Amino acid sequence: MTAIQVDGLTKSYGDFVAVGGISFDVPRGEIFALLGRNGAGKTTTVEVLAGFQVPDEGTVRVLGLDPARDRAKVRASTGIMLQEAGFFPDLTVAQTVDAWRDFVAAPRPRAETLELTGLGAKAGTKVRQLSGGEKRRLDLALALLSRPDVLFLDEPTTGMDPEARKHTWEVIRDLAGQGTTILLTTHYLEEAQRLATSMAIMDRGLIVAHGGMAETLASQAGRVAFELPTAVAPEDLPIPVTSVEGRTAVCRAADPDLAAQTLLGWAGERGLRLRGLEVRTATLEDLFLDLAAGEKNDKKVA
Ligand SMILES: Nc1ncnc2c1ncn2[C@@H]1O[C@H](COP(=O)(O)OP(=O)(O)OP(=O)(O)O)[C@@H](O)[C@H]1O
Repeated sequence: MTAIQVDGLTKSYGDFVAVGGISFDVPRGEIFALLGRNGAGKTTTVEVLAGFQVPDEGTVRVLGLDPARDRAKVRASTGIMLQEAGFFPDLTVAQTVDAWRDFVAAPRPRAETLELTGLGAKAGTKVRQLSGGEKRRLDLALALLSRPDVLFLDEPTTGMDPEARKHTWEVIRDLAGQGTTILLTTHYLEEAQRLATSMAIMDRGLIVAHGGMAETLASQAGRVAFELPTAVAPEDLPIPVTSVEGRTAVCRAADPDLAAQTLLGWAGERGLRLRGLEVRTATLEDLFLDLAAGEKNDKKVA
């Protein structure tokens, strides 16, 4: 069953079109990444889904409900973590959680919530004394209090150190494993690639790439990189070189394993060593860079 449906969503601020008619679906229990540069329209989309904003055009449904009309029902089954948390700085972590628990029917116990988000040792710490990453964890803790069926996470790991980030990824994965549907926005492409089963990339209010994470990346050119041996020019190589960065030659190829085999065979016949050889399938970062490069070329053509 579809947990989140967005169909032709448009949202403007005055004359400025922040979201220009986007559509996507998220099935139940999936992690969906909404990606894009600053100002692409991600937060606006999340705010409409959470019922904070009303669409100008198009429809959105969360668990089959209209978040603007059925706000109370949608709120009861969703959790949201926005970019800017509004905490009371003089309350402790425990007091903050307790204050929020009062607003939630059948809330998760405080100790369980703090344990889940790695804040167990910080229960007595005042919010003003928390680090940026710890504040994000507290935000996540509050979003999880209602055991939501749908979770909106707007840049959930910003400011977290690598260990805290990995811990949060585990929490997110576990929640999805238990059936929670998660819509995630992030600027950490590795995070999106690791967590999400499907994604959409937005640019200036429009979706410019959309699909299953594995399928989308598999359809992109992979990458073979190596140090160009001395006295070898890029045009001598048996596969086309996409770019040369310093002495590193980069070849983008639909089948990077095959390209590497061709290259190694060629080098072997000539007794050449290919130092620093790196062969990999496409990453989300490659996809982003390709989209940006495509845009630059379009501008040149126009
Ligand atoms: N209340 C508002 N009034 C006017 N313009 C707004 C308002 N909120 C957002 N915008 C503009 O709409 C555009 C989309 O903003 P939005 O916050 O949705 O982007 P985003 O993709 O979440 O960006 P970021 O990655 O920086 O968080 C931006 O250009 C922003 O300046």
